[in-house]
Amino acid sequence: MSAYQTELDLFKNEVEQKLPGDFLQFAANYFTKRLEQQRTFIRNQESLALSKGIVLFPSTSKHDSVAASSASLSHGANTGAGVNAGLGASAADEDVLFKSPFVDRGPHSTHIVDHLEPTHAPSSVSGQAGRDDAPGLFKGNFNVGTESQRKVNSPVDPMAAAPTPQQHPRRSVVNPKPLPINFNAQRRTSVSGETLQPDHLDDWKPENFQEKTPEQVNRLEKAVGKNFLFNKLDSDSKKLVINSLEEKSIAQGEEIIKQGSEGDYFYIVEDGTVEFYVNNQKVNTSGPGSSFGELALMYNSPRAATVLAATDCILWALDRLTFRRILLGGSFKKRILYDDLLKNIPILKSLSTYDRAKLADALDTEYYEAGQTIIKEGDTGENFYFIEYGEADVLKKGKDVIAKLGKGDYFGEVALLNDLPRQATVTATTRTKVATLGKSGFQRLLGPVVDVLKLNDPTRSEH
Ligand SMILES: Nc1ncnc2c1ncn2[C@@H]1O[C@@H]2COP(=O)(O)O[C@H]2[C@H]1O
Repeated sequence: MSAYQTELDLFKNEVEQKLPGDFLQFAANYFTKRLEQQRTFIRNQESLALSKGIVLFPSTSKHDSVAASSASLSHGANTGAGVNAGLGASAADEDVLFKSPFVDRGPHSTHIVDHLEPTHAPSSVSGQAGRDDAPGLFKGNFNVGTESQRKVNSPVDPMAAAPTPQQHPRRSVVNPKPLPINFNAQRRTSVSGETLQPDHLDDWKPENFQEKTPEQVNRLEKAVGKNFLFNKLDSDSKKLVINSLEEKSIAQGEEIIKQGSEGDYFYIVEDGTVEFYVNNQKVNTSGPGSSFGELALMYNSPRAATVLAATDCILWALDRLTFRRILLGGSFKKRILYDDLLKNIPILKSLSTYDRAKLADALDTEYYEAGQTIIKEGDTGENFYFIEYGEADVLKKGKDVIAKLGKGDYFGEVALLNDLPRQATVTATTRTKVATLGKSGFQRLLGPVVDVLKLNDPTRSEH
Protein backbone atom coordinates (compact mmCIF):
# COMPACT_ATOMS: atom_id res chain seq x y z
CA MET A 1 0.00 0.00 0.00
CA SER A 2 2.77 2.46 0.85
CA ALA A 3 4.54 1.87 -2.50
CA TYR A 4 1.25 2.68 -4.19
CA GLN A 5 0.86 5.83 -2.11
CA THR A 6 4.41 6.93 -2.83
CA GLU A 7 3.87 6.49 -6.57
CA LEU A 8 0.71 8.55 -6.33
CA ASP A 9 2.47 11.27 -4.37
CA LEU A 10 5.32 11.46 -6.83
CA PHE A 11 2.86 11.58 -9.69
CA LYS A 12 0.85 14.30 -7.95
CA ASN A 13 4.04 16.30 -7.54
CA GLU A 14 4.76 16.00 -11.25
CA VAL A 15 1.26 17.05 -12.19
CA GLU A 16 1.46 20.04 -9.88
CA GLN A 17 4.76 21.10 -11.34
CA LYS A 18 3.95 20.56 -14.98
CA LEU A 19 0.23 21.43 -14.96
CA PRO A 20 -0.32 19.38 -18.12
CA GLY A 21 -2.82 20.56 -20.67
CA ASP A 22 -3.65 17.02 -21.76
CA PHE A 23 -3.86 15.25 -18.42
CA LEU A 24 -4.56 11.73 -19.67
CA GLN A 25 -1.72 11.84 -22.18
CA PHE A 26 0.57 13.14 -19.47
CA ALA A 27 -0.48 10.37 -17.07
CA ALA A 28 0.00 7.70 -19.75
CA ASN A 29 3.47 9.02 -20.60
CA TYR A 30 4.43 9.36 -16.97
CA PHE A 31 3.51 5.84 -15.91
CA THR A 32 4.93 4.27 -19.07
CA LYS A 33 8.20 5.99 -18.25
CA ARG A 34 8.07 4.89 -14.63
CA LEU A 35 7.46 1.32 -15.68
CA GLU A 36 10.36 1.42 -18.12
CA GLN A 37 12.63 2.86 -15.46
CA GLN A 38 11.74 0.24 -12.94
CA ARG A 39 12.05 -2.67 -15.39
CA THR A 40 15.30 -1.36 -16.84
CA PHE A 41 16.70 -0.95 -13.38
CA ILE A 42 15.90 -4.49 -12.32
CA ARG A 43 17.26 -5.93 -15.59
CA ASN A 44 20.47 -3.95 -15.27
CA GLN A 45 20.93 -4.94 -11.66
CA GLU A 46 20.53 -8.58 -12.53
CA SER A 47 22.92 -8.52 -15.48
CA LEU A 48 25.47 -6.49 -13.56
CA ALA A 49 25.38 -8.94 -10.70
CA LEU A 50 25.51 -11.93 -13.05
CA SER A 51 28.50 -10.50 -14.91
CA LYS A 52 30.30 -10.38 -11.59
CA GLY A 53 29.15 -13.80 -10.57
CA ILE A 54 27.19 -12.32 -7.69
CA VAL A 55 23.77 -13.43 -6.54
CA LEU A 56 21.93 -10.34 -5.41
CA PHE A 57 20.82 -10.59 -1.81
CA PRO A 58 20.53 -14.37 -1.69
CA SER A 59 17.09 -15.16 -0.44
CA THR A 60 14.68 -18.04 -0.22
CA SER A 61 11.88 -15.76 -1.29
CA LYS A 62 11.55 -14.40 -4.78
CA HIS A 63 9.93 -11.31 -3.30
CA ASP A 64 12.91 -10.51 -1.17
CA SER A 65 15.34 -10.67 -4.00
CA VAL A 66 13.27 -8.34 -6.14
CA ALA A 67 12.86 -5.94 -3.26
CA ALA A 68 16.57 -6.03 -2.68
CA SER A 69 17.18 -5.34 -6.34
CA SER A 70 14.90 -2.40 -6.13
CA ALA A 71 16.61 -1.28 -2.98
CA SER A 72 19.98 -1.20 -4.68
CA LEU A 73 19.22 1.53 -7.12
CA SER A 74 22.08 3.68 -6.03
CA HIS A 75 24.61 1.05 -6.85
CA GLY A 76 23.14 0.49 -10.26
CA ALA A 77 23.45 4.13 -11.05
CA ASN A 78 26.96 4.31 -9.65
CA THR A 79 28.09 1.68 -12.03
CA GLY A 80 26.27 3.17 -14.95
CA ALA A 81 23.91 0.25 -15.01
CA GLY A 82 21.04 1.77 -13.08
CA VAL A 83 17.92 3.50 -14.06
CA ASN A 84 19.67 6.55 -15.36
CA ALA A 85 21.80 4.48 -17.65
CA GLY A 86 18.69 2.80 -18.94
CA LEU A 87 16.85 6.04 -19.53
CA GLY A 88 19.73 8.42 -19.66
CA ALA A 89 19.36 9.09 -23.33
CA SER A 90 15.80 10.10 -22.79
CA ALA A 91 16.25 13.32 -20.86
CA ALA A 92 15.41 15.32 -23.96
CA ASP A 93 12.51 13.03 -24.84
CA GLU A 94 11.24 13.50 -21.35
CA ASP A 95 11.08 17.20 -21.91
CA VAL A 96 9.04 16.70 -25.04
CA LEU A 97 6.86 14.14 -23.36
CA PHE A 98 5.99 16.36 -20.44
CA LYS A 99 5.81 19.71 -22.14
CA SER A 100 2.37 21.16 -22.21
CA PRO A 101 1.77 23.59 -25.07
CA PHE A 102 -0.52 25.63 -22.82
CA VAL A 103 1.62 26.16 -19.79
CA ASP A 104 4.80 28.07 -19.31
CA ARG A 105 6.66 25.85 -16.91
CA GLY A 106 9.21 28.48 -16.09
CA PRO A 107 12.96 28.06 -16.02
CA HIS A 108 13.06 25.85 -12.95
CA SER A 109 10.87 22.93 -13.82
CA THR A 110 12.18 19.42 -13.31
CA HIS A 111 11.54 15.99 -14.75
CA ILE A 112 10.60 12.77 -13.11
CA VAL A 113 14.13 11.56 -13.67
CA ASP A 114 15.09 14.04 -10.97
CA HIS A 115 13.61 11.63 -8.48
CA LEU A 116 15.80 8.89 -9.77
CA GLU A 117 19.27 10.33 -9.73
CA PRO A 118 20.94 8.83 -6.75
CA THR A 119 24.61 9.34 -7.42
CA HIS A 120 25.92 12.81 -7.80
CA ALA A 121 24.00 14.98 -5.41
CA PRO A 122 24.36 15.16 -1.65
CA SER A 123 21.82 13.10 0.16
CA SER A 124 19.25 14.39 2.51
CA VAL A 125 18.82 11.86 5.23
CA SER A 126 17.40 11.93 8.63
CA GLY A 127 17.33 10.81 12.14
CA GLN A 128 14.54 10.34 14.55
CA ALA A 129 16.80 9.66 17.40
CA GLY A 130 17.55 12.21 19.99
CA ARG A 131 16.97 15.88 20.21
CA ASP A 132 19.66 18.04 18.75
CA ASP A 133 20.45 20.85 21.07
CA ALA A 134 18.55 23.92 19.96
CA PRO A 135 21.25 25.79 18.12
CA GLY A 136 20.78 29.26 19.48
CA LEU A 137 17.81 31.57 19.28
CA PHE A 138 17.75 34.03 16.50
CA LYS A 139 17.35 37.77 16.53
CA GLY A 140 16.81 39.55 13.22
CA ASN A 141 14.30 40.84 10.74
CA PHE A 142 13.07 40.11 7.21
CA ASN A 143 15.31 39.07 4.38
CA VAL A 144 14.55 38.57 0.75
CA GLY A 145 16.43 38.18 -2.49
CA THR A 146 17.30 35.49 -4.93
CA GLU A 147 20.04 33.02 -4.22
CA SER A 148 22.14 34.65 -6.89
CA GLN A 149 21.84 37.92 -5.02
CA ARG A 150 22.90 36.31 -1.78
CA LYS A 151 26.44 35.50 -0.84
CA VAL A 152 26.60 31.92 0.25
CA ASN A 153 29.47 30.62 2.24
CA SER A 154 28.96 26.90 2.53
CA PRO A 155 31.29 24.76 4.56
CA VAL A 156 31.74 21.19 3.41
CA ASP A 157 29.04 18.72 4.45
CA PRO A 158 30.62 16.84 7.35
CA MET A 159 28.59 13.76 6.45
CA ALA A 160 29.90 13.69 2.91
CA ALA A 161 33.03 11.82 3.83
CA ALA A 162 32.69 8.24 4.97
CA PRO A 163 32.91 8.33 8.75
CA THR A 164 35.89 6.75 10.40
CA PRO A 165 34.95 3.54 12.15
CA GLN A 166 35.31 4.03 15.87
CA GLN A 167 37.20 1.73 18.16
CA HIS A 168 35.03 1.31 21.19
CA PRO A 169 36.06 -1.15 23.85
CA ARG A 170 32.45 -2.29 24.31
CA ARG A 171 30.88 -5.40 22.92
CA SER A 172 28.96 -4.77 19.72
CA VAL A 173 25.36 -5.94 19.44
CA VAL A 174 25.63 -6.21 15.70
CA ASN A 175 27.87 -8.80 14.07
CA PRO A 176 29.78 -7.28 11.16
CA LYS A 177 28.57 -8.78 7.89
CA PRO A 178 30.04 -8.56 4.41
CA LEU A 179 28.86 -5.41 2.69
CA PRO A 180 26.06 -5.86 0.17
CA ILE A 181 26.56 -5.03 -3.47
CA ASN A 182 24.72 -1.76 -3.09
CA PHE A 183 26.60 -0.55 -0.03
CA ASN A 184 27.61 3.02 -0.68
CA ALA A 185 30.69 4.09 1.20
CA GLN A 186 30.53 7.52 -0.44
CA ARG A 187 27.36 8.55 1.41
CA ARG A 188 26.25 10.63 -1.54
CA THR A 189 23.09 8.95 -2.66
CA SER A 190 19.56 10.16 -2.90
CA VAL A 191 16.84 8.21 -1.24
CA SER A 192 14.18 9.00 -3.82
CA GLY A 193 14.12 6.25 -6.42
CA GLU A 194 15.10 3.59 -3.96
CA THR A 195 11.73 3.63 -2.33
CA LEU A 196 9.78 2.71 -5.38
CA GLN A 197 8.97 -0.92 -5.00
CA PRO A 198 7.42 -3.15 -7.62
CA ASP A 199 3.67 -3.54 -7.25
CA HIS A 200 3.75 -7.30 -7.12
CA LEU A 201 5.36 -7.09 -3.68
CA ASP A 202 1.99 -6.19 -2.25
CA ASP A 203 1.48 -9.70 -0.96
CA TRP A 204 4.93 -9.59 0.60
CA LYS A 205 5.41 -10.62 4.24
CA PRO A 206 8.46 -9.78 6.33
CA GLU A 207 10.88 -12.64 6.91
CA ASN A 208 10.85 -12.08 10.66
CA PHE A 209 7.08 -11.91 10.87
CA GLN A 210 6.13 -13.41 14.19
CA GLU A 211 2.73 -12.86 15.72
CA LYS A 212 3.25 -10.98 19.01
CA THR A 213 1.46 -11.87 22.23
CA PRO A 214 -1.28 -9.44 23.39
CA GLU A 215 1.04 -8.36 26.20
CA GLN A 216 3.82 -7.57 23.73
CA VAL A 217 1.44 -5.75 21.41
CA ASN A 218 0.27 -3.69 24.34
CA ARG A 219 3.82 -2.76 25.29
CA LEU A 220 4.72 -2.06 21.70
CA GLU A 221 1.69 0.13 21.14
CA LYS A 222 2.88 2.20 24.06
CA ALA A 223 6.53 2.32 22.98
CA VAL A 224 5.85 2.71 19.30
CA GLY A 225 2.85 4.98 19.71
CA LYS A 226 5.15 7.73 20.91
CA ASN A 227 7.21 7.50 17.75
CA PHE A 228 5.92 9.77 15.03
CA LEU A 229 6.88 7.25 12.34
CA PHE A 230 4.11 4.92 13.34
CA ASN A 231 1.35 7.48 13.54
CA LYS A 232 1.50 7.77 9.79
CA LEU A 233 1.10 4.08 9.03
CA ASP A 234 -2.19 2.52 8.05
CA SER A 235 -3.34 -0.29 10.34
CA ASP A 236 -2.15 -3.11 8.03
CA SER A 237 1.35 -1.66 7.78
CA LYS A 238 1.44 -1.01 11.50
CA LYS A 239 0.50 -4.62 12.16
CA LEU A 240 3.22 -5.87 9.81
CA VAL A 241 5.80 -3.70 11.52
CA ILE A 242 4.73 -4.63 15.04
CA ASN A 243 4.90 -8.32 14.22
CA SER A 244 8.31 -7.96 12.60
CA LEU A 245 9.99 -6.17 15.48
CA GLU A 246 12.52 -8.13 17.49
CA GLU A 247 12.99 -7.34 21.16
CA LYS A 248 16.58 -6.68 22.26
CA SER A 249 17.78 -6.16 25.81
CA ILE A 250 20.96 -4.15 25.88
CA ALA A 251 23.18 -3.70 28.92
CA GLN A 252 24.49 -0.31 29.93
CA GLY A 253 27.68 0.53 28.04
CA GLU A 254 27.00 -1.85 25.17
CA GLU A 255 27.58 -0.65 21.64
CA ILE A 256 24.43 -0.94 19.57
CA ILE A 257 25.75 0.57 16.36
CA LYS A 258 29.29 1.22 15.25
CA GLN A 259 29.96 4.26 13.09
CA GLY A 260 31.12 3.24 9.63
CA SER A 261 29.58 -0.23 9.71
CA GLU A 262 26.83 -1.57 7.48
CA GLY A 263 23.21 -0.91 8.44
CA ASP A 264 21.11 -3.94 9.27
CA TYR A 265 18.45 -2.80 11.74
CA PHE A 266 16.38 0.21 12.60
CA TYR A 267 15.73 0.61 16.34
CA ILE A 268 13.00 1.98 18.56
CA VAL A 269 13.72 2.64 22.22
CA GLU A 270 11.12 1.24 24.60
CA ASP A 271 13.10 1.85 27.75
CA GLY A 272 16.45 3.39 28.67
CA THR A 273 18.72 6.02 27.20
CA VAL A 274 21.05 5.84 24.24
CA GLU A 275 23.89 8.15 23.28
CA PHE A 276 25.17 9.06 19.82
CA TYR A 277 28.80 9.74 18.96
CA VAL A 278 30.11 11.11 15.70
CA ASN A 279 33.89 10.78 15.42
CA ASN A 280 34.06 10.17 19.17
CA GLN A 281 32.17 13.37 19.97
CA LYS A 282 28.85 12.98 21.75
CA VAL A 283 26.22 14.61 19.56
CA ASN A 284 22.90 13.43 20.95
CA THR A 285 21.06 11.53 23.66
CA SER A 286 17.62 10.01 23.34
CA GLY A 287 15.13 8.01 25.34
CA PRO A 288 11.86 6.05 25.24
CA GLY A 289 9.77 6.50 22.11
CA SER A 290 12.68 7.70 20.00
CA SER A 291 14.19 5.75 17.13
CA PHE A 292 17.53 5.59 15.37
CA GLY A 293 19.51 3.72 12.76
CA GLU A 294 17.43 4.74 9.75
CA LEU A 295 20.11 6.66 7.84
CA ALA A 296 22.21 3.70 6.74
CA LEU A 297 19.09 1.81 5.71
CA MET A 298 17.66 4.68 3.71
CA TYR A 299 20.83 5.52 1.82
CA ASN A 300 22.76 2.27 1.80
CA SER A 301 25.47 4.26 3.50
CA PRO A 302 27.75 3.47 6.43
CA ARG A 303 26.39 4.10 9.89
CA ALA A 304 26.71 7.85 10.53
CA ALA A 305 27.15 7.57 14.28
CA THR A 306 28.12 5.16 17.02
CA VAL A 307 25.24 4.42 19.38
CA LEU A 308 25.87 3.31 22.96
CA ALA A 309 23.47 2.27 25.69
CA ALA A 310 23.83 4.91 28.41
CA THR A 311 21.63 2.78 30.70
CA ASP A 312 20.20 -0.72 30.41
CA CYS A 313 17.85 -0.53 27.44
CA ILE A 314 14.98 -2.40 25.88
CA LEU A 315 14.98 -1.84 22.14
CA TRP A 316 12.83 -3.09 19.31
CA ALA A 317 14.73 -3.80 16.10
CA LEU A 318 13.21 -3.77 12.62
CA ASP A 319 15.13 -5.50 9.84
CA ARG A 320 16.40 -3.60 6.83
CA LEU A 321 14.00 -5.02 4.28
CA THR A 322 10.85 -4.46 6.32
CA PHE A 323 12.06 -0.97 7.13
CA ARG A 324 12.56 -0.17 3.47
CA ARG A 325 9.41 -1.87 2.34
CA ILE A 326 7.07 -0.26 4.85
CA LEU A 327 8.57 2.79 6.49
CA LEU A 328 10.38 4.40 3.57
CA GLY A 329 7.30 4.96 1.46
CA GLY A 330 5.10 5.82 4.43
CA SER A 331 6.64 7.43 7.45
CA PHE A 332 9.67 8.83 5.64
CA LYS A 333 7.70 10.09 2.68
CA LYS A 334 8.40 13.73 3.46
CA ARG A 335 12.09 13.06 3.21
CA ILE A 336 11.55 11.58 -0.20
CA LEU A 337 9.35 14.41 -1.37
CA TYR A 338 11.67 17.15 -0.10
CA ASP A 339 14.94 15.37 -0.91
CA ASP A 340 15.39 17.05 -4.27
CA LEU A 341 14.50 20.50 -3.04
CA LEU A 342 16.69 20.56 0.06
CA LYS A 343 19.80 19.09 -1.46
CA ASN A 344 19.76 21.80 -4.13
CA ILE A 345 19.43 24.80 -1.83
CA PRO A 346 22.84 26.44 -1.47
CA ILE A 347 22.35 27.77 2.07
CA LEU A 348 21.60 24.25 3.28
CA LYS A 349 24.85 22.82 1.96
CA SER A 350 26.43 23.23 5.38
CA LEU A 351 23.79 21.02 7.03
CA SER A 352 24.71 17.41 7.62
CA THR A 353 22.55 14.83 5.92
CA TYR A 354 21.11 14.05 9.34
CA ASP A 355 20.14 17.69 9.92
CA ARG A 356 18.74 18.05 6.42
CA ALA A 357 16.54 15.04 6.92
CA LYS A 358 15.17 16.35 10.19
CA LEU A 359 14.42 19.57 8.37
CA ALA A 360 12.42 17.61 5.77
CA ASP A 361 10.39 16.01 8.57
CA ALA A 362 9.39 19.44 9.84
CA LEU A 363 8.34 20.95 6.50
CA ASP A 364 4.80 21.47 5.28
CA THR A 365 3.57 22.30 1.82
CA GLU A 366 1.47 25.29 0.77
CA TYR A 367 0.28 26.36 -2.68
CA TYR A 368 -0.37 29.86 -3.98
CA GLU A 369 -1.94 30.95 -7.23
CA ALA A 370 -0.56 33.83 -9.30
CA GLY A 371 -1.44 37.09 -7.59
CA GLN A 372 -1.87 35.61 -4.11
CA THR A 373 0.05 37.12 -1.23
CA ILE A 374 2.20 34.70 0.73
CA ILE A 375 3.36 37.10 3.42
CA LYS A 376 2.39 40.71 4.02
CA GLU A 377 4.55 43.60 5.12
CA GLY A 378 3.75 44.53 8.74
CA ASP A 379 2.32 41.12 9.71
CA THR A 380 3.80 39.00 12.49
CA GLY A 381 6.22 36.43 11.10
CA GLU A 382 5.34 32.82 11.88
CA ASN A 383 6.95 30.83 9.07
CA PHE A 384 10.03 30.54 6.94
CA TYR A 385 9.63 29.52 3.26
CA PHE A 386 11.52 27.69 0.53
CA ILE A 387 10.14 27.89 -3.00
CA GLU A 388 9.67 24.42 -4.42
CA TYR A 389 8.48 25.74 -7.75
CA GLY A 390 6.97 28.92 -9.09
CA GLU A 391 7.93 32.57 -8.93
CA ALA A 392 7.23 35.39 -6.54
CA ASP A 393 7.87 39.13 -6.24
CA VAL A 394 9.09 40.85 -3.11
CA LEU A 395 7.49 44.26 -2.70
CA LYS A 396 8.12 47.00 -0.20
CA LYS A 397 5.80 49.93 0.40
CA GLY A 398 7.01 52.90 -1.56
CA LYS A 399 9.65 50.88 -3.38
CA ASP A 400 7.55 48.47 -5.44
CA VAL A 401 9.29 45.22 -6.50
CA ILE A 402 12.64 44.89 -4.77
CA ALA A 403 13.46 41.27 -5.67
CA LYS A 404 12.24 38.34 -7.72
CA LEU A 405 12.29 34.84 -6.28
CA GLY A 406 12.23 31.41 -7.94
CA LYS A 407 12.80 27.73 -7.27
CA GLY A 408 15.20 27.09 -4.41
CA ASP A 409 14.99 30.63 -3.05
CA TYR A 410 13.95 31.28 0.51
CA PHE A 411 12.22 34.12 2.31
CA GLY A 412 10.61 35.01 5.60
CA GLU A 413 13.65 34.57 7.79
CA VAL A 414 14.24 38.21 8.70
CA ALA A 415 11.12 38.52 10.86
CA LEU A 416 12.09 35.28 12.59
CA LEU A 417 15.73 36.20 12.99
CA ASN A 418 15.05 39.64 14.40
CA ASP A 419 11.64 39.31 16.01
CA LEU A 420 10.27 42.06 13.82
CA PRO A 421 7.09 42.36 11.75
CA ARG A 422 7.36 41.30 8.11
CA GLN A 423 9.54 43.83 6.35
CA ALA A 424 8.10 43.26 2.87
CA THR A 425 5.25 41.57 1.02
CA VAL A 426 5.85 38.45 -1.07
CA THR A 427 3.32 37.73 -3.80
CA ALA A 428 3.24 34.73 -6.12
CA THR A 429 3.46 35.72 -9.78
CA THR A 430 2.87 32.16 -11.05
CA ARG A 431 1.35 29.17 -9.33
CA THR A 432 3.84 28.56 -6.54
CA LYS A 433 4.51 25.68 -4.21
CA VAL A 434 6.37 26.48 -1.02
CA ALA A 435 7.77 24.34 1.76
CA THR A 436 7.18 26.09 5.08
CA LEU A 437 8.91 25.77 8.40
CA GLY A 438 7.35 27.09 11.62
CA LYS A 439 9.18 29.43 13.99
CA SER A 440 10.24 26.77 16.47
CA GLY A 441 11.43 24.42 13.71
CA PHE A 442 13.33 27.32 12.19
CA GLN A 443 15.11 28.02 15.47
CA ARG A 444 15.73 24.35 16.23
CA LEU A 445 16.75 23.10 12.81
CA LEU A 446 18.41 25.95 10.98
CA GLY A 447 20.98 26.84 13.62
CA PRO A 448 23.93 25.72 11.51
CA VAL A 449 22.97 28.08 8.69
CA VAL A 450 21.96 31.07 10.75
CA ASP A 451 25.26 32.85 10.13
CA VAL A 452 24.73 32.57 6.40
CA LEU A 453 21.18 33.83 6.79
CA LYS A 454 22.36 36.78 8.84
CA LEU A 455 25.13 37.50 6.39
CA ASN A 456 22.57 37.63 3.62
CA ASP A 457 20.11 39.72 5.59
CA PRO A 458 19.58 42.84 3.43
CA THR A 459 18.31 44.82 6.41
CA ARG A 460 21.40 44.24 8.54
CA SER A 461 22.74 47.68 7.80
CA GLU A 462 19.52 49.18 9.14
CA HIS A 463 20.20 47.95 12.71
N1 LIG B 1 24.02 13.92 14.91
C1 LIG B 1 23.79 12.72 14.32
N2 LIG B 1 24.40 12.43 13.14
C2 LIG B 1 24.19 11.23 12.55
N3 LIG B 1 23.40 10.28 13.07
C3 LIG B 1 22.76 10.51 14.22
C4 LIG B 1 22.93 11.73 14.90
N4 LIG B 1 22.18 11.69 16.02
C5 LIG B 1 21.56 10.50 16.04
N5 LIG B 1 21.90 9.78 14.96
C6 LIG B 1 21.40 8.42 14.66
O1 LIG B 1 22.48 7.50 14.79
C7 LIG B 1 22.29 6.52 13.82
C8 LIG B 1 23.50 5.68 13.47
O2 LIG B 1 23.13 4.78 12.44
P1 LIG B 1 22.51 5.39 11.10
O3 LIG B 1 23.55 6.16 10.40
O4 LIG B 1 21.82 4.32 10.35
O5 LIG B 1 21.38 6.43 11.63
C9 LIG B 1 21.84 7.32 12.62
C10 LIG B 1 20.83 8.24 13.26
O6 LIG B 1 19.60 7.59 13.40
